[in-house]
Amino acid sequence: MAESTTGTARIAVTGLATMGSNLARNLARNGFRVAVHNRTPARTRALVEQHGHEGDFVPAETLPDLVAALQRPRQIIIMVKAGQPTDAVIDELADLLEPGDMIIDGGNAHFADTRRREARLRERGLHFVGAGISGGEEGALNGPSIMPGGSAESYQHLGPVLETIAAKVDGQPCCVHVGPDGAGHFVKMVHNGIEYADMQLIAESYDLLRHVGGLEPAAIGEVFRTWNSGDLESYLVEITAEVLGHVDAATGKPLVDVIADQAEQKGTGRWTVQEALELGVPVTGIAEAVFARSLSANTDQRAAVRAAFPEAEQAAAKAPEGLVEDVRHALFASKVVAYAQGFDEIRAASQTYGWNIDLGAMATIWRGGCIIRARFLDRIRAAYDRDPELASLLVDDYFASAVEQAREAWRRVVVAAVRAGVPTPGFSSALAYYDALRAERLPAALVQGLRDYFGAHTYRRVDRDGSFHTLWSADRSEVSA
Ligand SMILES: NC(=O)C1=CN([C@@H]2O[C@H](COP(=O)(O)OP(=O)(O)OC[C@H]3O[C@@H](n4cnc5c(N)ncnc54)[C@H](OP(=O)(O)O)[C@@H]3O)[C@@H](O)[C@H]2O)C=CC1
Ligand SMILES: O=C(CO)[C@H](O)[C@H](O)COP(=O)(O)O
Repeated sequence: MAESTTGTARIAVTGLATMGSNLARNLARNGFRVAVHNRTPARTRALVEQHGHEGDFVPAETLPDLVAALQRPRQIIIMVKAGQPTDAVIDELADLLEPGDMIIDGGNAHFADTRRREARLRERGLHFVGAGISGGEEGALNGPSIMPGGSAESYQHLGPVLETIAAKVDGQPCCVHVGPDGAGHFVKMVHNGIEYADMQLIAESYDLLRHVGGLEPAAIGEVFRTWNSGDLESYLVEITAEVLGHVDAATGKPLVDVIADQAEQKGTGRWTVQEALELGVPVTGIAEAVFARSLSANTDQRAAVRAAFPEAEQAAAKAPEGLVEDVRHALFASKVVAYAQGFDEIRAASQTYGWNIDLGAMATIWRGGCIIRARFLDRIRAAYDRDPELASLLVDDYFASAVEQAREAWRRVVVAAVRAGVPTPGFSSALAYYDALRAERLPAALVQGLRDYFGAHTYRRVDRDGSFHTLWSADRSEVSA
């Protein structure tokens, strides 16, 4: 590093793979002098050689050089693999920094790790910000959605930089201080969980239109293109049209027919479900999406069961009239359920951890830059602005009326799928969730009776306070418990 650049960089990025290099370029393009470092220095050199003209980069071969390049208080963004690599980089940096300096982890860290790291670094006088960053390669370069946690004090210093490089919608940055310690990474985790649910619902729509409706991938791509100009307008619907319309150069077949049907996952969807189980929040749409990926990857089990049941119902099924429009309604209603469940999980975590998260603000910063950006996030923001204590998104006037209008079509789609043997766990579970929440009485009463029978677990009554037990193996009289 040249002597003249010592202590001059505004911010640093270490970890220059897909996300880190594009984030560094975004910072540089926005006028920040940015110090850059990667464990393997060839990446640092490649970044500066290929993109040095885009802004003011200070390359560093080592972490001590990176730290030396920065103005005080120092701000260093880590964009390396989540888990142990992130801990290794934090440990090395912490020994090089001074009280008041700040480490920002922009990777997909588990929020519990972020809470642990924040507490440990706070003891040393260092700020630690776990910042969820969404938008993939393109978003990191041109404006991601950023979900920073950490202290309010850290946001005062860091916020203006992050808000500058974030995506903008209606002039507002897609970045806001989410809440203390792990709040930012929690919200990013739920964002990814919703991303899983959204993609599963899109995939089910495609499957129905293909195997019940008889449409070819390119035609289904056109259907999605049309849908992208209405209530369903979103990045994922837009790129579905692109993927379905793409033809494989090697075979001349639709690309979707030559991609192996085994969905992979890095873990954020699974974490969302695990945390929802801990919090007692039913995120059935996200859970079905995670399980659908796991099922698709179990190729041996799939082959065995397919061999045992070779006859195909779908050949006998007839395309119901109006299927395309029905699927559009079912997709919209099921999406509303998935988002409602995700927001419920954020609210529950906010209460449990004392984060005080503004749900409307989360919808606001997801409107641009991120993978789940969608027109209807404006509606979600408006719903939580009207009533921050909303019992569920489903009861907001706009969503209640949209789901009401979609309801019959939604049921027809699930019936058609069941008849044709097309698996639609996302649509079916979303409809079951909606029906369960609306039910006057749930069969949970019988579950309680059974628990009392085999384990004397007691039950409450609808007509009296207290807990009760029936003496099942004696005279079956009831006693207060
Ligand atoms: N890709 C995406 O679309 C998104 C990714 N993220 C998250 O952002 C982070 C970065 O993602 P991405 O750019 O895809 O890169 P990867 O997750 O593939 O990580 C590669 C980077 O990590 C560095 N690294 C790995 N192990 C170590 C270690 N022990 N010590 C130091 N550095 C190490 C690599 O250095 P080297 O070159 O030396 O191997 C390289 O810079 C991850 O946490 C990811 O989950 C978040 C949103 C979207
Ligand atoms: O964070 C992201 C977008 O917001 C990543 O794209 C996400 O990690 C993809 O997850 P998976 O590989 O599990 O589908």
